[in-house]
Amino acid sequence: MLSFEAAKARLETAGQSHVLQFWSELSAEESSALLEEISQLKPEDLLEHCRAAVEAASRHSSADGRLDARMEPVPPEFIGSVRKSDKERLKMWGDEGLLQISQDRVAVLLLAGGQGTRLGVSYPKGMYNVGLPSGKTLYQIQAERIQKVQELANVKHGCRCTIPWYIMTSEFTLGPTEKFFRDNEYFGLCPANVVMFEQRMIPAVGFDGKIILEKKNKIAMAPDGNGGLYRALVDNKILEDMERRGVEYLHVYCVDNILVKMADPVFIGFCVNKGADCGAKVVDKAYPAEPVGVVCRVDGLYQVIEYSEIQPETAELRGPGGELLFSAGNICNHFFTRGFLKEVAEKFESQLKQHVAIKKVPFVDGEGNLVKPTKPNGIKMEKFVFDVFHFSKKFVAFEVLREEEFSPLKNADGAPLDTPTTARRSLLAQHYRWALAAGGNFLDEQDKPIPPKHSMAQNEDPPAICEISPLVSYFGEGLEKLLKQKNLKSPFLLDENEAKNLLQTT
Ligand SMILES: CC(=O)N[C@H]1[C@@H](OP(=O)(O)OP(=O)(O)OC[C@H]2O[C@@H](n3ccc(=O)[nH]c3=O)[C@H](O)[C@@H]2O)O[C@H](CO)[C@@H](O)[C@@H]1O
Repeated sequence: MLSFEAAKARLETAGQSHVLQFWSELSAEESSALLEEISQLKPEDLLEHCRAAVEAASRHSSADGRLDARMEPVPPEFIGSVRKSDKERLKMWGDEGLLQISQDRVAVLLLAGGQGTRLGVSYPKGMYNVGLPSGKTLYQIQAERIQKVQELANVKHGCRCTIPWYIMTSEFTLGPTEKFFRDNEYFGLCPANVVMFEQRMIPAVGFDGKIILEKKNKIAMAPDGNGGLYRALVDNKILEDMERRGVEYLHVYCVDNILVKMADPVFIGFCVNKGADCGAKVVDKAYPAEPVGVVCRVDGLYQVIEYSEIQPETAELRGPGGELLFSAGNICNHFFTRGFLKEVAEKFESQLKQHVAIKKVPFVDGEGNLVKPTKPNGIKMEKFVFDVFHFSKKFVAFEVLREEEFSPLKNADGAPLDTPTTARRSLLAQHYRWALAAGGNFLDEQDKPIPPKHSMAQNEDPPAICEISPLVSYFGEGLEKLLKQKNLKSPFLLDENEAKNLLQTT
């Protein structure tokens, strides 16, 4: 471990000597934790990080860095679309995706290093249970979707394929995520195919360029953003692991979308068919201020402009038909070839833009008292996963249906949108639609028929409660043989056992 003298010299070089101001008050254990933290920071990187943070923060409040004037929408002919494509085409893409999956060429990569501050839970978001009848957490739903899509490829191609699941965590989420998976026996997946790795943490910096101390012996650190992925892939030799397994295509996604289609064969097949090295799923933005990034072009190159960085006037611009001009909402579902990821990690990572967030960061004052600031006092720097799009040689966007694919969990109940209630409702509404389409009839608790409702408003609960396990159906397939002309008593939970029972009564 670093000695006190070496740590002192390191911090002096970086202009951060104040980090040791409470040294004489620390216990042996506390001081070694601080030395350990300092040993992770290279003085030249630290100096540059603090300088860049202050500079970026001053630019943040000025209009200079804004890209609004240079933004153009993605031309419609560059967007594939579920809505505008016929059944044959969708089937062709889906078949291509399943073929790639069957040959072990597809993996999924979950970005799960975020802190879930808006949701207000102290544990990783993937462990959240939104209150479905089954009580499943987001992680369990995702694990079961992986199993099911593997099974679909196995049945179609007579193989035993694997979709490895890479999970990027951070110092905040690694321990609890690992424990949760172990305690739940990896939800039936083989542990060797669930690869967790950790992204880096970087210090929060005050407006004076000094690192913030959150305890007398602890620097306020935060994960380096979901664009920290590219460094983490190298740090943890993940690209080598992918190469060893023969993985060529990655579906990268964020943890909180309850409707996420893991390794979606249609999306994978679309991207492979177009020869893309990089792709993004988008949905039509619901309203101008919706907190989603927009996929667009800036100076002819594809890019996402994050919702926190677009001007309201730009977000509100409309086209000739009254539609939003910048309507391609990013749902944080990306496609990358392994070759593209390797190129980015080796050549472009250092060029990724640093985004600035000005935050209230709790700190210890000169007397060592913990202060919870009422005004923002700290600069956090983050890289974004989508900032690699403009290095792509062939980028594609793929528009999907919001009600089938996007319902994120961002806020605690009480907020108007993106809460546990809205996530639960979206999933149950989807499963209700699938059951109706398969020919099921719902009954209430007194065995009276519940009249079917074929169209529902977004904030409307379905008239019957129906949850379908991903182990039974991935995107609504295979339900007719189970549900056609069956009376289903609400609340109806279709898990593997119920599916067996229903088959026997056919
Ligand atoms: C930068 C980014 O992608 N922004 C997208 C993200 O916004 P949003 O602001 O919602 O992004 P979050 O903070 O939820 O992070 C997205 C994902 O990245 C992970 N994460 C975050 C920070 C970090 O250091 N490490 C890490 O792994 C989170 O755990 C989460 O799975 O989702 C929206 C859709 O829901 C999109 O419209 C936004 O364009």
